[in-house]
Amino acid sequence: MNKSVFITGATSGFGRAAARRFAEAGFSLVLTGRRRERLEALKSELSGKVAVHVIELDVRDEAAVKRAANELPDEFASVHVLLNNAGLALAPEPAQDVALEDWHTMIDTNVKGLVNVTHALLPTLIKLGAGTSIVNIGSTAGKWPYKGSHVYGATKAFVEQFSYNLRCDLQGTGVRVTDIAPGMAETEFTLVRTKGDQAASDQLYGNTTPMSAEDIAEQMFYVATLPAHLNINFLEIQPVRQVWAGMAVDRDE
Ligand SMILES: NC(=O)C1=CN([C@@H]2O[C@H](COP(=O)(O)OP(=O)(O)OC[C@H]3O[C@@H](n4cnc5c(N)ncnc54)[C@H](OP(=O)(O)O)[C@@H]3O)[C@@H](O)[C@H]2O)C=CC1
Ligand SMILES: O=CCS(=O)(=O)O
Repeated sequence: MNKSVFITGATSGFGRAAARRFAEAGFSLVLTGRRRERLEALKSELSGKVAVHVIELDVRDEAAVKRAANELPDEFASVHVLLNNAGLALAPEPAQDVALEDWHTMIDTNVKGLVNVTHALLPTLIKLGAGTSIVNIGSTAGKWPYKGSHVYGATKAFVEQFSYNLRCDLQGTGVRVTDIAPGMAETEFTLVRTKGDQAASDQLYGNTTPMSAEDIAEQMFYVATLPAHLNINFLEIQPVRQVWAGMAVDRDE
């Protein structure tokens, strides 16, 4: 049976680029996301190369996630790689100005959604054993604080620690776990974060050299296709032109 990769958030950015990268290597694709028309477009693009199964799926919907995992057609049931990529940041303003609903959406998607999908696919990965991989997409925001990151960064800190803790429990099963923590990459991420402000997105990525979705897809593919005895625990990657900011000091006028 052909190896398949199960990708959450395949309709845009890293997830879509990963679909293309894994297709190049002959993996069967299980592509998921909420926007069906984008899933169908990607399927049309790639199904000449590899088998493609699309599932309109909101990772926050626990029952739907379970169904998606349990009802994979035979051709796609051999999930060797789970790419837990679906996620978002919202509300770049200071914590004290943010609507609680936006915090809940980030937690429900980046934490609970990722946990839902992991829980649903763990039995399959364990059954297949050595050489299988869970690749979780964290962020530099999970380690490095900055203004406006509040709950987003905290959800990505969860992803890092959950990845390490999974490694401990999965010892002996052969299943690998990696947290990839990217810095600034140009995708629809900022458009989503600013609720559609294209100018803000263009400004953030303008006059510099951000990473591309393809840069991150290449890292996803790399960690998931290493020899079966190797596990990259954490892979932090940034554009050369991005570094940490200094400490901020509050001063009297
Ligand atoms: N771009 C960046 O600078 C960085 C991004 N990241 C992380 O990378 C991951 C991918 O983001 P990126 O590609 O940049 O952004 P995009 O906005 O381009 O893609 C996000 C993807 O997540 C999916 N998604 C969001 N919410 C849900 C949901 N509830 N259920 C299912 N799918 C969902 C979207 O699909 P749909 O809307 O169709 O459901 C979309 O395919 C995210 O986890 C993000 O936090 C980490 C570090 C840096
Ligand atoms: O996760 C995304 C990178 S950043 O916007 O927090 O720097």
